[in-house]
Amino acid sequence: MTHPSSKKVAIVTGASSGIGAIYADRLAARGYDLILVARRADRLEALAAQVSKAHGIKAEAIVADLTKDQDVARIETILATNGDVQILVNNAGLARLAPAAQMGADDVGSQIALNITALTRLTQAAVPAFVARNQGLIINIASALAVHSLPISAIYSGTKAFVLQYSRGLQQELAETGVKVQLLLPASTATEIWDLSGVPLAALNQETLMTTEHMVDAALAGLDQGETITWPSVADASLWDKYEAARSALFAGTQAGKPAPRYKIV
Ligand SMILES: NC(=O)C1=CN([C@@H]2O[C@H](COP(=O)(O)OP(=O)(O)OC[C@H]3O[C@@H](n4cnc5c(N)ncnc54)[C@H](OP(=O)(O)O)[C@@H]3O)[C@@H](O)[C@H]2O)C=CC1
Ligand SMILES: CC(=O)[C@H](N)C(=O)O
Repeated sequence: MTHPSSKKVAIVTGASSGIGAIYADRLAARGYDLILVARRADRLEALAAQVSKAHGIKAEAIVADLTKDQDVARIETILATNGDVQILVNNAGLARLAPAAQMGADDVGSQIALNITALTRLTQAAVPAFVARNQGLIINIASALAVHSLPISAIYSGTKAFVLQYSRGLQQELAETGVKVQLLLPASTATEIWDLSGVPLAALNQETLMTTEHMVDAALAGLDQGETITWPSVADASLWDKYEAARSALFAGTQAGKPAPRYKIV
């Protein structure tokens, strides 16, 4: 095992707006140097300058399109080789909300490439490096839509369901190590993602919308309380326990080795 570094670096993908920009600010406030990743250089550089000044940390902007193989590879290399990286926030994501049958291949492919492939590749690059140091945190941002599909969210919900199951499996694999995976499942949060998705932010019930600051602060409070699964807007935490109990009972029910009696197959 290599020794943990005294320098603390966090990589935040999708830091140029919304939830990622607030993560950058909050992690800088906790003393982390930052590597900020997204496509919009101007936004990233302005944020890097602002958080460096506000919190006295170092922040580097890396312009990358995480739907592109070579750009993901550049961030994978940093994760695999920079021994100071302690946190990966897999936040970059996009939504295209429309019936799947009417969605073009580009919109299907870009959601899968960013929400699933990039998140998975970056996590897979981080895990061996973190395990070697027996230290590290991966924050995977799914969505409440990971457990709920709408007629316009089949692809987006599917990508977030992947993040849920992938993160749950990893948590079990890493349980005996010092590496932690926090799975975050926010509900509607007021960001640019909505106007880009085809469902304008203004069309949502404003009472169901959380601010980015509240969302990230709740997620970090959950992390500080030792949560591995955080539902920032869910007041009754026992709902997840009940969901898990039902899911586990359903899975146990599949292990019968014969057709269910209701099918009357002898
Ligand atoms: N807002 C909400 O209601 C909810 C959001 N989420 C999830 O939260 C995460 C953050 O989204 P949110 O802050 O809302 O949305 P934003 O649209 O504000 O932020 C998305 C971020 O991802 C970046 N991004 C988009 N495409 C790419 C790309 N090809 N390569 C690299 N970066 C990219 C954007 O930067 P740039 O365009 O500069 O590349 C931006 O920084 C997403 O994973 C989303 O699914 C989950 C539940 C609810
Ligand atoms: C645009 C959305 O659907 C939102 N990101 C969510 O996950 O709820």
